[in-house]
Formats: sequence, C-alpha cells, structure tokens
Amino acid sequence: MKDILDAIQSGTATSADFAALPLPESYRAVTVHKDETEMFAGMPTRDKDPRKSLHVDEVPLPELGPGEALVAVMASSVNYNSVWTSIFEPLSTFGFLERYGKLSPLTKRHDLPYHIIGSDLAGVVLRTGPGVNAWKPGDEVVAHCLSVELESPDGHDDTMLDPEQRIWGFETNFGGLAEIALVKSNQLMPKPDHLSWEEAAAPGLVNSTAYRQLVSRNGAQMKQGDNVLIWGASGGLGSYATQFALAGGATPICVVSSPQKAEICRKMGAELIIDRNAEDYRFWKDENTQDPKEWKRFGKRIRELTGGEDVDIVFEHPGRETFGASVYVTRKGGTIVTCASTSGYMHQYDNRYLWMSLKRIVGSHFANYREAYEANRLIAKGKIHPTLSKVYSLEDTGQAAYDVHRNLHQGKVGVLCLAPEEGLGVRDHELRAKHIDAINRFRNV
Ligand SMILES: C/C=C/C(=O)SCCNC(=O)CCNC(=O)[C@H](O)C(C)(C)COP(=O)(O)OP(=O)(O)OC[C@H]1O[C@@H](n2cnc3c(N)ncnc32)[C@H](O)[C@@H]1OP(=O)(O)O
Ligand SMILES: NC(=O)C1=CN([C@@H]2O[C@H](COP(=O)(O)OP(=O)(O)OC[C@H]3O[C@@H](n4cnc5c(N)ncnc54)[C@H](OP(=O)(O)O)[C@@H]3O)[C@@H](O)[C@H]2O)C=CC1
Repeated sequence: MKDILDAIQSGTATSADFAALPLPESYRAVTVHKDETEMFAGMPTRDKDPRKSLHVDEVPLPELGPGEALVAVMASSVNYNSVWTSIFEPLSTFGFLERYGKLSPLTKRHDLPYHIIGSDLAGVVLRTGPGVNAWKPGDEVVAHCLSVELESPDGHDDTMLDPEQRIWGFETNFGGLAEIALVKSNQLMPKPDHLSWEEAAAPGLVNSTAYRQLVSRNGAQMKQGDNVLIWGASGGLGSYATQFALAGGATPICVVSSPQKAEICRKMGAELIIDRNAEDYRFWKDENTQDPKEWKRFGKRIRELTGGEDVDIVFEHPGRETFGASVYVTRKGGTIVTCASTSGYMHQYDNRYLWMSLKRIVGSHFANYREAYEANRLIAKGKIHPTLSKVYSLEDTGQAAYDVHRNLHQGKVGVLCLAPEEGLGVRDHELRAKHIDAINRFRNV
C-alpha cells in the first residue's frame, strides 16, 4: 500500500508505473457485519449508534471482473445511506447483497458476511478489467454511485430505470470508505483538478442527486425565476440544491434549523431563509394527526419572504414530518420532487390540494451517468463548490456517521482513506485560488 501511495504522491509516476505496481492481498475498509444486524433490535432509531456497528477491518482484495476498475481511494465522504446501513434501517443491506449475488458468478463476489460501505470516492485507478478502454491505471478520478447491468432494454433510455440498478457501496459491496474500491468503469469521472482529494470526494452522491432532482428533465426541470423551497438547505443534498437554484437564476427559500445554518445559506448567496426551529412549526399535533393551520402559517411565512408568491418547486427529502406541508405550500401547477423520507416513509398529505391545484409529485433517485457527469463538470468548472465542513480519519468513520445521524454536521463530512493528510491532490492552483473562499465556505463552521 505504501508503494501505491508513494506513486500517487510522486506526481511523476506514469500509467505503466501504476500498472506494474503489485496489488496488496488485503486492505483496510469500513464494514458492517452480517452477524450484527440485530444489534439494535427494539431500540428507537435515534439511539442506534453507528460507532458500535461500523468497523475498520482488513479485507481481501476482490477479483477484478470485465468492465470494472480497482481504485486506490485517497478520500471518501459520509452519506446518509451509510447511516441507514449502519443502523440496519429501513432494512439490513445484506439482503441487497444476497439478491445481487444470485445474478451471476461474478456478482456472487458481493454476497459476503461483511459489507464494505461508502458511495463516494476520489482516488487513482490501479487496474482495469477486460473491455475497459476509457480509463487506465494512473488516472485521477472520482466515482459516482450508479451501478447498472444494462442487459434489459428498460435502462437504455435512462439508466436509472435499469431493473438491475443499484447504489454502489449500499446495494453492492466493495464501497468507497476503504483504501481500495471496486467500481464499474462507467462509474468513473475525472477528478476536478482544483480540489484536494477530500474536497473532490465530497459532492459526488448528493450533488448528482440534487442535479437530477432539481435541474434535469427527469426531475423538476427548474427554470429561471422559479421559487424553490429547499428543506435542509445547508445539509448534504440541500447545500447543492441551494447552489443549483442560485446558479440557475431561481430563488431558493432555504429551510434550516439554526442561526449558524442560516448564516451558511446567506454566505452561499441565499436571501430568503426560514429557521424552522426558531419559528417552531409543528406540522403534527400527535403521531397520527397533522395540523393544517401550521401548514398555513408556514405558507404565510413563505409569502412574506417572496412578496406574496408561492413556491414552484419543493425539494423534498425529510418525508413524513414535512410532506403534508410541502404539498400544501406548492403553487398551483407546481412540483414536489422527493428523493427520500428521513423522518418516515409513510407520508400523509391532503390530496385535495394536490388534484384541485394540479400539483405533481415527482419521485427522483440518484442520477444516470450523464447527469452525474454534468453535475461533476459543474464542480470541475468552479460553478458549483464542495460543501465540506469536517474531515475524519478512516478509523473515525463511526463518529462521522454518528454526527450525520444526529444532524450535528454541516454540509458534507469527509473521510481520509489513503491520503495521509488534508489538502493533497490539487493540480490546478490558479482555478483554486479564484474560488478559494467558496471552496472553504463550510469549513469548520
Ligand atoms: C443514492 C443514495 C440514496 C439514498 O440514500 S436513498 C435512502 C436509503 N434507501 C432506502 O431507504 C431504500 C431501502 N430499500 C428498500 O426499503 C426496499 O428496497 C424497497 C422498499 C424500495 C423495495 O423492497 P423490495 O423487497 O425489493 O420490493 P417488494 O416489491 O416489496 O418485494 C419484491 C418482490 O415483490 C414483487 N413485486 C414487485 N412489484 C410487484 C407488483 N407490482 N405486484 C406484485 N408483486 C410485485 C417482486 O417481483 C419481488 O418478488 P420476489 O421476492 O418473488 O422476487
Ligand atoms: N434517493 C437518493 O438518491 C438520495 C437520497 N438521499 C436521502 O436524503 C436524505 C437527506 O440526505 P442528506 O441531505 O445527505 O442528509 P443531511 O443530514 O446532510 O441533510 C438533511 C437535512 O435535512 C434537514 N432535516 C432532517 N430531518 C428533518 C425534519 N424532520 N424536518 C425538516 N428538516 C429535516 C436537516 O436540516 P436542518 O436541521 O437544518 O433543517 C438536515 O441537515 C437521507 O434520508 C438520504 O438517505 C440522499 C442522497 C441521495
């Protein structure tokens, strides 16, 4: 592993040098264990502690298959899907691995008693399998997390519709929170040259998701002038949605839960901000009953901020807690676009406000390769910036996931894998200097 790191850091190693480097038989990786899936049984979600379920293990290097690449991972990031895996909710991810393992002898590799998690990486290609022509050893890359087989016609218009669509490092094994990762080569994209490894690894999953959800024709198709209500506007998804709204000439209405988070949104350029904590919205009277008066109070606040207008698009992901309010405050003909249900997936809303006002609910999930590529291109051009706040070591991934689970973090949380320290891997210092304030906007807040 030391030789690999030395080659990456030398700045002079050629593709042939990388191809000639011997690969280790094993590497360190963040895992959950199959024999621990019941460890939190009966506990409330909030009390399930990722620090107890996430391990750093020495694992064997997987065999490289056709169309795949082994990547030396310099840095990764924590996504909420890793929190779900670590608390075994809404179900254990070992079921996904078992199902994938039934597809073919090659996919059987994924069905193991441990799950190496992580759906982001920035690093360097070490080896490519047969049939890979677009990438070679030594290429500096980031990886998006869409894994598809594309053997069915269903996925050939939009690859997210492939019946064998999976999220790498969540529904497949050999994820990015590790020193080495196994990906399909069509997950690879160029690493943005002006960013460090950990900055480059931070946007991937959430940036691509927000891009499809908000901008793409497969999502809400946001346009100039739209009012966009963004829940969790300084969080993982929201910090990119806010940037897309601003860059696309829309007006974000940012919902956050503290003055610090409101300040971050202001620093991104947002002007219309709602602190849901300070204004104490209680959309639910009790576990089963919502309070439409509170939806209306929330809608009035939005109208106050916009000068009387309602929102064209709601960027939804909190789910059960907010969904009724989201449907209510959307303007006639507007769109509620949802990609998650953090607070619960059994939503309730008043359907009269949906049909009578011709609103649409759009389901969105990650992004196809083209969408992920376009989202990464915006990062590489310095038009959208990473929202990295804090960086942990691989050993402390459990703590990092705990912070995200408890909503103690801002923006994105990074993890150093092979990178010995922060700040390495920057190739384009001129572009970096131009955007340095925006790149550091979320750091240490
Ligand atoms: C990029 C980052 C993303 C995120 O962070 S997202 C947040 C994290 N992700 C999650 O929380 C999602 C976790 N996933 C899940 O909870 C489950 O993954 C799903 C609920 C989405 C699906 O569960 P499943 O068990 O796969 O689906 P079923 O439909 O309940 O069961 C499958 C069986 O049901 C059959 N079936 C499917 N549709 C129908 C139908 N319309 N009529 C009759 N049967 C149907 C299938 O064929 C199959 O059958 P057979 O078990 O025999 O193979
Ligand atoms: N389908 C897909 O492709 C994807 C789905 N997801 C899912 O989206 C969800 C959010 O992910 P991500 O943005 O990375 O997570 P983060 O935790 O980084 O951000 C979410 C933000 O949402 C806000 N929030 C949380 N709970 C509530 C609530 N009950 N009511 C209102 N606001 C709330 C919080 O902001 P504040 O406290 O400031 O209001 C929080 O910071 C997760 O469930 C994740 O699994 C994520 C990426 C892709």
